Amino acid sequence: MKGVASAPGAGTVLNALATHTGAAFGIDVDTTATVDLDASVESVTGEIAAAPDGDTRLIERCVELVTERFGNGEGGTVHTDSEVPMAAGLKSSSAAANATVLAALDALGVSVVDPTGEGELDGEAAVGASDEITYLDACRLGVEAARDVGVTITGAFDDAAASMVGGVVVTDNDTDELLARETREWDVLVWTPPERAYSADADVDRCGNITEMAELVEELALDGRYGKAMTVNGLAYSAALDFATDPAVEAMPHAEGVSLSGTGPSVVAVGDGESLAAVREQWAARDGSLLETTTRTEGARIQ
Ligand SMILES: Nc1ncnc2c1ncn2[C@@H]1O[C@H](COP(=O)(O)OP(=O)(O)O)[C@@H](O)[C@H]1O
Ligand SMILES: O=C(O)C1=C[C@@H](OP(=O)(O)O)[C@@H](O)[C@H](O)C1
Repeated sequence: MKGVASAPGAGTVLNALATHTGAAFGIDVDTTATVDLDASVESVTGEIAAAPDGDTRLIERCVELVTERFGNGEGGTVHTDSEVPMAAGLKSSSAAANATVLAALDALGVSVVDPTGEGELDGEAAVGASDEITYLDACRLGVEAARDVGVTITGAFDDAAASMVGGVVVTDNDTDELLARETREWDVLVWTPPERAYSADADVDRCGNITEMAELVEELALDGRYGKAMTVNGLAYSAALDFATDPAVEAMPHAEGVSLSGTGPSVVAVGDGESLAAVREQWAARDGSLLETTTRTEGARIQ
């Protein structure tokens, strides 16, 4: 019983560490998961391409949760292949979890419905059938797995939802509820410095000091002013988490929005391609790597 699915990474509009309300948008870089289930095996063994020593507990737990709920606790293997750099703030964990959950559901022949989450926003009841699940409920299984293995602070439903349903989302990470979803067609420029920052290691206490700024960012985001929201978020969280603000200041005259993504270290600018070319010229002088991509309106998909 084999299943294959892919899910995109995401960039931050509002980091949820201060208030547990977050906002993020899908970007056009993918993680693909392949799940092979075997009823004669009890445990799940994970493997991450290009990171043989990487931590596979998240993807293993995702498969376990799916086979416990929708199968008979089958074991097997899960393999991920990713374009999303790990622990760089671009939501590699959400992309890996979503792709894995969908691949495991695919392997079990469960149908997955409501790919944009609009049904839930319109107040339609979640599906009750035992062989059907919504994309957002599948996403919640991945968030449960992330909480179980400790790779997240709030559960990061904001990042997981952006990856699962695409577009720009605002979420409550305490109730795992989708508060808003819109689409934006932006070019996206990402600068990723050489270092890595695991979310689980972030200084959450310092983030508490910027609660009022996070509330302001939430107001802007719920008003659809995502670019401005992002820029304010970036200034506040860069200060709280001790990242330099120079890359954002360089981008501000050109970009529609620019922010530290998640708990860093990547910085993400959005806008039109021509304006971002000016940002690219400035950021090219920095150590690390540059990625040019776009926003993703379509989220995760079974292949
Ligand atoms: N391609 C992948 N396959 C399996 N697990 C992954 C993959 N990418 C990330 N992870 C998991 O997510 C963790 C990193 O999560 P986190 O620090 O939140 O980074 P990010 O901001 O990129 O999501 C890794 O330690 C690993 O457990
Ligand atoms: O673990 C968490 O609860 C979160 C981690 C952060 O993202 P990264 O994983 O990209 O650092 C942040 O953006 C998100 O709102 C909440």
